[in-house]
Order: sequence, then structure tokens, then C-alpha cells
Amino acid sequence: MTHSPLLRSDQTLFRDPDVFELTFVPEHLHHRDAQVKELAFLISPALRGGSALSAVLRGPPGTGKTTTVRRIFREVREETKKIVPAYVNCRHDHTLLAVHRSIFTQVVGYAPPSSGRYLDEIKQGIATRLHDHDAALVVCLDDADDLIVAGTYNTLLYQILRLYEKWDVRKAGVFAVTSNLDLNLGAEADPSVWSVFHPTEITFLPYSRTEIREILADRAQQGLYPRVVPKPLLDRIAGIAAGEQDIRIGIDLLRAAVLLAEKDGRRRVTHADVTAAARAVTAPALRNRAAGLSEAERALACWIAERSHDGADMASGTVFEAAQEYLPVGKTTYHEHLNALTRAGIVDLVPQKGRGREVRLRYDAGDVAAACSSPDRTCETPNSTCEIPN
Ligand SMILES: Nc1ncnc2c1ncn2[C@@H]1O[C@H](COP(=O)(O)OP(=O)(O)OP(=O)(O)O)[C@@H](O)[C@H]1O
Repeated sequence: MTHSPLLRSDQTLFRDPDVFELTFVPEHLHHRDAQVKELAFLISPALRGGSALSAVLRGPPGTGKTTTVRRIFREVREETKKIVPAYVNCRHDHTLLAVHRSIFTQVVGYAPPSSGRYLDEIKQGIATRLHDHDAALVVCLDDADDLIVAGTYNTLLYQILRLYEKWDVRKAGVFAVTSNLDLNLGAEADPSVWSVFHPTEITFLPYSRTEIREILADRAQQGLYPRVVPKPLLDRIAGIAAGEQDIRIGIDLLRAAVLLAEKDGRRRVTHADVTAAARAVTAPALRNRAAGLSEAERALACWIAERSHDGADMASGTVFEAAQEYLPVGKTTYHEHLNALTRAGIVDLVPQKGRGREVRLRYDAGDVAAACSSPDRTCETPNSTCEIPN
């Protein structure tokens, strides 16, 4: 067997580490052509001296909403001075003043003085610059649900969209973005806002495993030296990210696995690097999933983890029968708990030929046991038993 020569301490596997930063805007935006086209269409009237239209962008976390907007805004900035895009992260800026200060900074090119500036002066500064340059404003309010929590959503939309009523500027377009699928940002708008908002709804569906694989391959090619991550390992990373329905997990995992190889002085990522990195990267996601379960559901997850670790038969019916010895629950309750674990994304129920369904853990059994133990009930893999409350 031949071994590739070890890395010297001054060598790195990263051609460009920035490619793995979450703020990185990729050169090629995969699988978002429809959304890019729709946003470009909404902005286009402003290129012809009119006003941009508005939109609500909705999709689960890590589906490329922010990246798509940033990508379009970058192109707009490069192509024309007739449109001024302003991106506001509402997690950070959710008061009227903070949002307008952020818009001012991007429109005017420097921050307004921190003291002695009232909201109206900041708005006037924005409007004057837009008027002087005959430019149209397009604002992206990313994570706009934070504005609803802060109680500023409607006032802000009103003030941005109706800027033209007080100053001689064109009507602004607003792209409101949310990853909260239970929230309808359009419906949250008051009638006075709605009459000038009329957003087009743009949906971002989760990427499939193949799409994630392509995005990750592109990242690896841009950010790493050739052959650092063998193709089967890239497939495995894509599978883990697809299971989590979050491309970010894939990007983090790729970087973490390469860092482990680099730390060890190796030129190639191994299966063991991915396993170790996956633990670290998916642990917070798994903890979040477990936190949403009831004590009884967590106890069942723990028990399933132990059984899976021991290599026992995982057919759902067999698991139920074996569970009877330890877990005093009836069949209906057992299935309810099992369904809750499936919904939480901790187990999958995989149909088996003629044998009902197999209970399969999405994570390492030891990690599930660790995430689902509680102070009163420690789950250990292997061999310990869990007590399940009714
Ligand atoms: N289509 C894509 N092509 C290349 N990279 C992508 C694509 N979509 C997302 N990414 C990358 O995935 C990461 C997460 O994307 P992004 O922040 O745009 O998701 P989001 O939908 O805005 O998530 P959230 O709702 O949590 O803010 C970023 O690093 C981004 O560069």
C-alpha cells in the first residue's frame, strides 16, 4: 500500500479558506435559476426609470435565500447606479433607527453619526441621495420575522415603501425573507402596508441530496487542493447534509473533516475524519431535535439507540415486543412515540420487504443516547437499560 507524503507544517489543504465561510457568495449559484429570474424580473422596472416590485422569500434554513439575494444585489451593484440595493440583517438590526441606519450606510456610503441624528434626518439623508442620483431603492429585510417579534415590521414596511410620499423619490421595492414556514409575511402586513407592498411569494425548497452533492463538489473544487476529499466521502457528506436538510451542515462538515486531516499532517481526508467531524457538526442539531421531545419519547430513543448499538433486530414489531420487558407502554403509545421520533428526524422507518418497517437511527447510536439521556435517566451504549415513564 502506498501512502501519500505527509504535509509539512507550513502547508495547507485549503486553496481558499474563505470559500467555507457562511458569508461567502459563490460564483455559481446552483439550482436557484427560477428564484434568480423572478427577483431579476421584480427589480427590472427600476432599470427603466420605474419602481422595483416587492417579494416575500420563504423556505427552510439553508435553502439559499440569503445567498440568492446577495448574489443578485452584487450583480446590480456591478451593473448599474440606477438601483441601490440595501441588505439588512434583522437579527442584528430590528429597531426603526437601526434598520434605517443600515440602509443609510449602504445608500450614502458611510454610517450616519451615532449621536444627534433623528430618524427623520436619516430618512431625509437616504431620500436626498436617491433623488440626487435618480436611483431606486431595493431593500432586503432578511429574517424579517425578528421585526414582527420586535413589533416594528409594519411600521418599517410602511416607512420604507411610502418614502416617496414625503420625498421626491421612486417607490422602493422590499424583499422580506423568512425561514419560519409557519409565518406568512404577506398576511402579517396591515392594510395600509399591503396596498403598497403586494409581494410576490418566492419559495425555496430544500435541496435534494444530488443538488447538495453538486454544491459541495463546487465548494471543494474552489476551496481545496485537488484530491483532498475522495468522491465517496463527498457523497457521504452530502448524504448527512441531506438528512439534516441543511446545506450548511455539509459545508461545515467538509471544512471540519479537512481540518482534521490537516491537523494530522495528511493530504487526504479519510472515512474516520468524516465520522469524527460529523459528530461535532451534527451534535447541536441532534440536541435541538431531542430537546423538542417528551421525556417518554427521549427514553424510547435511548432504548432504540442501545438496541441498535448491540446489533439487535430493528424490525419495528420486534422492537415493540422486546421493549415490553423494559417499557410499560401499549402498542398505540409506542407507535405515537415512534412517529414523534421520526418527525424529529432522529429515526427513519424504512419499509422492509414483507417485514413491516425497520427502525433506523439517523445518527450514531452513542450520540443519540447522549442527547436523549436526562439527569434522572442515563442512557449508556452498550448494555444499560432505560426506564420509560408513562
Ligand atoms: N444554490 C447554492 N449554491 C451554492 N451555495 C449555496 C447555495 N445555496 C446555499 N448555499 C450556501 O449555503 C449556505 C447557506 O445558504 P443561505 O444562508 O443563503 O441559506 P438561507 O436559506 O438564507 O438560510 P437561513 O434561512 O438559515 O438564513 C451559504 O454558505 C451559501 O453560500
